[in-house]
Amino acid sequence: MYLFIINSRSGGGAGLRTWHTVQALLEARTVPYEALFTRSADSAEGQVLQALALREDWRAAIVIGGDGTIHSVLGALRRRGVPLGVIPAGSGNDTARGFSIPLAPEAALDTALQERCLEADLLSAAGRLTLTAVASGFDAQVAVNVNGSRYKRLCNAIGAGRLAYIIGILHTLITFKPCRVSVTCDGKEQSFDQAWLVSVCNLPSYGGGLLICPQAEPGDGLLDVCVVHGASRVQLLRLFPTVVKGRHTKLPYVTMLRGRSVAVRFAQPRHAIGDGEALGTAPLSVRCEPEALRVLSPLAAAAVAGTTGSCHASG
Ligand SMILES: Nc1ncnc2c1ncn2[C@@H]1O[C@H](COP(=O)(O)OP(=O)(O)OP(=O)(O)O)[C@@H](O)[C@H]1O
Repeated sequence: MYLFIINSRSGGGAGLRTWHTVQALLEARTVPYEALFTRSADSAEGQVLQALALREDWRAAIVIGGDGTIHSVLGALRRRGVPLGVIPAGSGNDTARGFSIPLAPEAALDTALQERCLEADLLSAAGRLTLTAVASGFDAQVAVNVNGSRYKRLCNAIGAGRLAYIIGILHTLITFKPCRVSVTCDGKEQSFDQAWLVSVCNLPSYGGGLLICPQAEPGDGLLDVCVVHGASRVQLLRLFPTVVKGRHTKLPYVTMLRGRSVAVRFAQPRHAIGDGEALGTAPLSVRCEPEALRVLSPLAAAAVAGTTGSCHASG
């Protein structure tokens, strides 16, 4: 039995449209399923836990939504054996990108039903679990601005979710002020002046495909960190096109770090986000929880033997 977790509102209504497509495919293929429409980010974990407790033969929990919807159910799936499948229906869809899950619904459904599993790490920060990245500073402020904006709804409505982030970057560039930050990676502290952002990544991209930590791998037990510091506004603006291809990492105002735990303390309050959802403005302590989540991904077939394989259903 497959559990489909649907956020009708994700991607400005793409969640519901995608579910209708997927439901027709499931009926045509006579795949056994149950559909769970989640009401909100806060109640989703409880709804999923309740559904999972009702039977023992779940083969997968397949989310139809964006990164925020996936974020809302991580607590229910962590170390539970039931693998996470993803049918992307958000504006950013960086979880799908990070696991090479196709963006088209039918191909994503095929991936979810193939039962090839990757053991992925989770990030633990601010009392929450995150799958893609915990970002603080400029880009968290971009997300806070975009999520509360009219242009996100408008862009989603015309199928241009990525455009909303580009508008958000320009909007935030005008108002944001960099400040000093201390970053402690596996006990080693470093300080950076005029810091714009600190991103702690499990997957290579966020913000709709921006490759902020291109070397990040979800199953390596390590956090990849990108610190942008000492750049002028013009340099920061010129950095964004390079992030699309992940070519920013060698720039003089970019420092890349890697470790198992990372503490981030800005000199002034700065927003943080996990999977694009707000984590508050307190200093951050981010810890890697190795192999805490099974993910249905085409990467599993190509990954190192012993860390991946067929999923075993469990309750
Ligand atoms: N499980 C859920 N059920 C209902 N609403 C949710 C759930 N999880 C999050 N939400 C709300 O729905 C909004 C949109 O969901 P989601 O983040 O998945 O899509 P998106 O913002 O369009 O895409 P992305 O996160 O990939 O950019 C979230 O910002 C949050 O307010």
